Amino acid sequence: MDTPQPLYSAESVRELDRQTIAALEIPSIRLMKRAGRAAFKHLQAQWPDIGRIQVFCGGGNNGGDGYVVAALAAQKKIPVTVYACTEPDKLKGDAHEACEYARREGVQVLTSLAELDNADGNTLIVDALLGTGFSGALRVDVAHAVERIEKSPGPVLAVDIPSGLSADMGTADLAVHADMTVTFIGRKLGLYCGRGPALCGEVQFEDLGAPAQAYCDVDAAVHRYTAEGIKRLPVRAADTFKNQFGHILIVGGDSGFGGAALMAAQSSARAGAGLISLATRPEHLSAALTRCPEVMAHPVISGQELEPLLDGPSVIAVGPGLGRSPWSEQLLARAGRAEVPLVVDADALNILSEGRVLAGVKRNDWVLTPHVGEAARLLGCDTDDVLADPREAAAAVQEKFSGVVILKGAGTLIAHDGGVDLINSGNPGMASGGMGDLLTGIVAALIGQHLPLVEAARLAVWLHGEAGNRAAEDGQRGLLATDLLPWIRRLVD
Ligand SMILES: NC(=O)C1=CN([C@@H]2O[C@H](COP(=O)(O)OP(=O)(O)OC[C@H]3O[C@@H](n4cnc5c(N)ncnc54)[C@H](O)[C@@H]3O)[C@@H](O)[C@H]2O)[C@H](O)CC1
Ligand SMILES: [K+]
Repeated sequence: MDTPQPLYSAESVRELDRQTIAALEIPSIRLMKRAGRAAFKHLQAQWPDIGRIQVFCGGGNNGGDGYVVAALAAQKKIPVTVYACTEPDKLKGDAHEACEYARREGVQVLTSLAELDNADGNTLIVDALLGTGFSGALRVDVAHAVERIEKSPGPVLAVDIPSGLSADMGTADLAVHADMTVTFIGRKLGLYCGRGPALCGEVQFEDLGAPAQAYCDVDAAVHRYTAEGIKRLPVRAADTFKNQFGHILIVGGDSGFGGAALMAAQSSARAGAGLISLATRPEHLSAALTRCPEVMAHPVISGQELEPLLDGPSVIAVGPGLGRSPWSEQLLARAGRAEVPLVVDADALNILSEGRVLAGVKRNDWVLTPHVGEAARLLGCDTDDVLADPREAAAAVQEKFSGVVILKGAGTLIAHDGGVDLINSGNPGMASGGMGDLLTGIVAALIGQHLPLVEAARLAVWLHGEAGNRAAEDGQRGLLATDLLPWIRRLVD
């Protein structure tokens, strides 16, 4: 099983950099040359027949890496030109030395975009404008260089991180879209969350010989789980019976939202739960029986009627289509006090954020599954604040409510007492109604099958996203939540 990949902040990567140079007792220029060689190795492997290369170099060490790449290309007789966004004579330290190295190898260094030939489809662009030293809004000169790269029809390789992308948050306004990103020494958190996955293309990691001790000494911001690193359900023994696989109660489906609750029930069933009950408005019963006869549907018109249904289930998921009415609040108030693990989603989170129901309640045995807007309401902040630092937001919700928090996004974060995990999952086709309800049902089903909450959360996020990817093979537009159900079943084993 793969071990989770540590993801670092820009500052932590700089510390790794410092510790590597100290431990290896090498001058920093040697590390820069290792970076350049690593980037060039991937460039040659990915584009062995490229016609020519244009390297866009910034004024710092990211630019320095770019000059090393240019020198290596010249040595291999690949036509290469550098566009220097910062005048070479203004470069300092290693970057200056790398520029001189490139010039000694005969590389042409231009300082005006107007002098640079227009790239064609057989021109590879190397983006070495900005790396971990980028902060704030792009300066105009660099913005023009990024715009030029964005107009290039050929492939783009980003050195360390696509320029314009924040290494810490994955936020970006104008930024380079790369086909490949070669990142050094430490994987940056921003490559894997927010706009990172869309801007980076394929990420290649190179440790540049950093010693293992450096990774022990520097804390990771997040641990990224890939499919190979996520614990799966155990193989089922022959002599089993349905009660061993959990009895899930889904509570939700206010008037007009019956489908959400039913989809949560269906995804629980497809994720292997033994028994599924559904507590919902009476008007949804016939649909439930017709569409999913395996689900035991119960009409509830008040919290009082919900009470007797809370005893049997081993896991309760409250929120899909729950709505914000007094009925909704009564159901959450009762379900929230049940003494079995809970999954709390959608409007149940919004009711929780208003502070009237279950005020101040913290539980170790519940999983909250907010999207960015719901997380903002739970924290009493703006959505932009959550987007500005998703990791911090997920950790803050977990601090406030305990348990496990799944903050949904292109890079989904899972905050728990042991830290924050990240799982890249799904695709843009999944931005449609009902997808969150499916995830809620899967989480509940996996807890019901005796996975600890954090492992259930990791497997559910991966399973949900992978089912979405498989279902999207027929196209992302028009992807419906129920298209994922057969895939959930095929992938859960
Ligand atoms: N440990 C490693 O990962 C290694 C990293 N290397 C490379 O070094 C860069 C980091 O270099 P640094 O000089 O600290 O910063 P940058 O080159 O990323 O940027 C500084 C450069 O950018 C300008 N700048 C900053 N903000 C802006 C802005 N908003 N708009 C425009 N320009 C901006 C600033 O003025 C400087 O000129 C790392 O990414 C790697 O590529 C080592 O070479 C190998 C080990
Ligand atoms: K870059």
